[in-house]
Order: sequence, then structure tokens, then C-alpha cells
Amino acid sequence: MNNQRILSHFQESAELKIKAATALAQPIEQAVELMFTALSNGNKILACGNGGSAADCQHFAAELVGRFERERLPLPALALTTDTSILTAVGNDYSYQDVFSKQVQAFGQAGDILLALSTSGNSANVLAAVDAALERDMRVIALTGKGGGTIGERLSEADVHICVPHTRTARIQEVHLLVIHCLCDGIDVALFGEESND
Ligand SMILES: O=C(CO)[C@@H](O)[C@H](O)[C@H](O)[C@H](O)COP(=O)(O)O
Ligand SMILES: [Zn+2]
Repeated sequence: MNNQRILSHFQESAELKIKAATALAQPIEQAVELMFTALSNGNKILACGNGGSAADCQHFAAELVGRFERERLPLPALALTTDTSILTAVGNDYSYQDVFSKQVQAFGQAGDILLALSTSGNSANVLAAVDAALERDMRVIALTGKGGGTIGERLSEADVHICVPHTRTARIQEVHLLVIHCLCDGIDVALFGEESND
């Protein structure tokens, strides 16, 4: 792999992040508001996604249950991507499409939030989880790309759609991680105000 190729990955990623900042600032702000309201009311956040997005769900849950940059009480967030017994039983006995929606039905309550990650917006199991969440009066915050796909079409004004303006999965995932850190920071700011983060 030549040096130029590496440079172009960095350049494309940096350029997208600058471009996406303008497009995504408003929905990110809305998502923070939605999450903070839910957490303040004693509700929780469930997160689902496949592959790299599954890792993002776990990353997000770890920062809420543990901490982000400031010391605070644990906040209730659960990645639906981690229990291999549930994932294999539901995948084997029903279908892979149901692995997240069954968990939303089991754990989700009205007022909770589903953080749904899909770079294509078209993963069937994430879509099924979105449908299950909406049926239970949960609100959905969707992190997508590539125009938002079917998941984007399912959302209403009550939900938040953070759709990265790019078509390349890796680049979209890189922005999703940045969005996740903005959400964690926004929650800390809502709790404590804007002090410096050193
Ligand atoms: O991390 C990557 C690619 O960068 C992969 O693991 C990727 O997440 C998987 O192919 C996913 O299944 C893609 O699903 P989605 O983002 O379209 O919902
Ligand atoms: Zn990846």
C-alpha cells in the first residue's frame, strides 16, 4: 500500500468531517435533547447495529454506563449486540432479522430511545428493531448514510435522523463515531454545563 493511498484516506475522512459538521449539527443537537430528556425521566437507551456499527453501539454504551470525559453517575444504555446466547438463539430459532427486535420487545419501554446504526440504512435487523421501537412508543435516533435507506423512510418528526452525506461505508462509520462522541459530550454539558474538557 503506497503512502499516497494512506494520505487520501485521511484527506477524504477529514474533508467529510468538515462537510458533515454543517449538515449534522442540528440533528445532533436534537438527539442530545431527546436523550437527555429520556435519561432525566428515568428512561434508557438501547443501541443496535451490525459489524463496525455493533462496535459503535458497545462504545456508546460503555461511555454512558462508565463515563465520557467527566465524572458522573452511570447512565442506562444497553448495546443489543453483545449477548451471544440471545443472538444465536434468536438467529437460529427465528431469523437473523429478529435478533435486535426481540430484544427491543423484551427490554424497551415507552419513552426509551433506540439508537439505530446502519451506514446503508437498509439492514433488515436494524429496520425491524426500529419498527419494534416505534410500536412501543419509543423514539428513534438513527445514524445512517447513503441517503438513509429504508430506515430513514420509517422515521417521523418525533425521531431524529443523522444521515452522513457520503456513500462509502468506512467514511460513514468514521463520522458515526464522531457523532457518538458529540452525543456523549452533549449529555455531559446538559448535566454539568460547559466547562473545559481537559
Ligand atoms: O465495518 C464494516 C465495514 O467498514 C463492516 O463490518 C460493516 O459494518 C458490515 O458490513 C455491516 O453489516 C454493514 O451494515 P450496514 O452499516 O449497512 O447496516
Ligand atoms: Zn469498518
